[in-house]
Amino acid sequence: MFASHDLNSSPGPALARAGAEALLCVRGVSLQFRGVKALSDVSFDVRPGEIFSIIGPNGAGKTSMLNCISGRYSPTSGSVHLQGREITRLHPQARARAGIGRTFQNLALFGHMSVLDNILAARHTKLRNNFITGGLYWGTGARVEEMRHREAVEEIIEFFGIAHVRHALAGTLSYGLRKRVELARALALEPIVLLLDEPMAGMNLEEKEDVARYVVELRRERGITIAMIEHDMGVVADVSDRIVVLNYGRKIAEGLASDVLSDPAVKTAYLGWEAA
Ligand SMILES: Nc1ncnc2c1ncn2[C@@H]1O[C@H](COP(=O)(O)OP(=O)(O)OP(=O)(O)O)[C@@H](O)[C@H]1O
Repeated sequence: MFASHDLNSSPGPALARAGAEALLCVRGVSLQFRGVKALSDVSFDVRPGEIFSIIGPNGAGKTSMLNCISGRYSPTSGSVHLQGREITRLHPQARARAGIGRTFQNLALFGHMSVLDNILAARHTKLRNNFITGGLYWGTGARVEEMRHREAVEEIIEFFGIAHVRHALAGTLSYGLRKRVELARALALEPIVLLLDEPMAGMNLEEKEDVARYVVELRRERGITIAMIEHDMGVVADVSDRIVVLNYGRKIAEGLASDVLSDPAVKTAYLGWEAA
């Protein structure tokens, strides 16, 4: 789909280093909303440093799965582990501190705040000198920490090429730029795993290429593991290492992107693609 098909040519340092052990481990996750079974006994592993895609038709349970990982929902049964630590029942903030970062299907920036303040606000959850401890901690330590955070934010702004809009109100930016700021904000929390919910939805080809490149660079340059929902199969094929396919809340396939995407059953029955 993209002009450049070598987006995924380098597996990145973390994947090369880590071998095949799981970083994020989803086991037997089910989720029920009254009468609706959104997820039924879904298990998969996301390995260190990989770009992992969750795909499937509308209503398959993809966002529900991301929400069970990020803590927005608690699974009815099953478990989620990050680096061997169970996080199934932790609140979203505690999961963010544990290393789960995420972006949303619909933009969730503070439109009336500047780009810089949006990113700093996210970073704030990492600050030790919050309102409660501030009185005890205020002084040289707090100033040094504040400087460290500002440096980290500047580096992120540089990484995403958004320095020219740093003081612009987020709500005034183009959709593509706002998506980049959203990624920057998620990165400010220094996640171990970044969950992306349709990061390229509503974008034209050029904007999609742009975001896809940042996703690949996040992994390659920062060693961040990515788990994302994406509907555009061209993007999925270009950037993913491995894929899980959901349908009616059940896992119907998991494996290397090339294998899963060429599986005739997946193509015909679940993605509406023409069989090979
Ligand atoms: N908060 C909720 N309350 C009730 N039912 C829900 C809720 N969230 C999701 N569902 C249902 O759970 C099922 C899975 O929905 P989910 O949004 O996870 O699918 P999806 O694969 O992300 O779909 P899409 O690609 O359209 O975003 C659907 O039948 C949906 O209607």
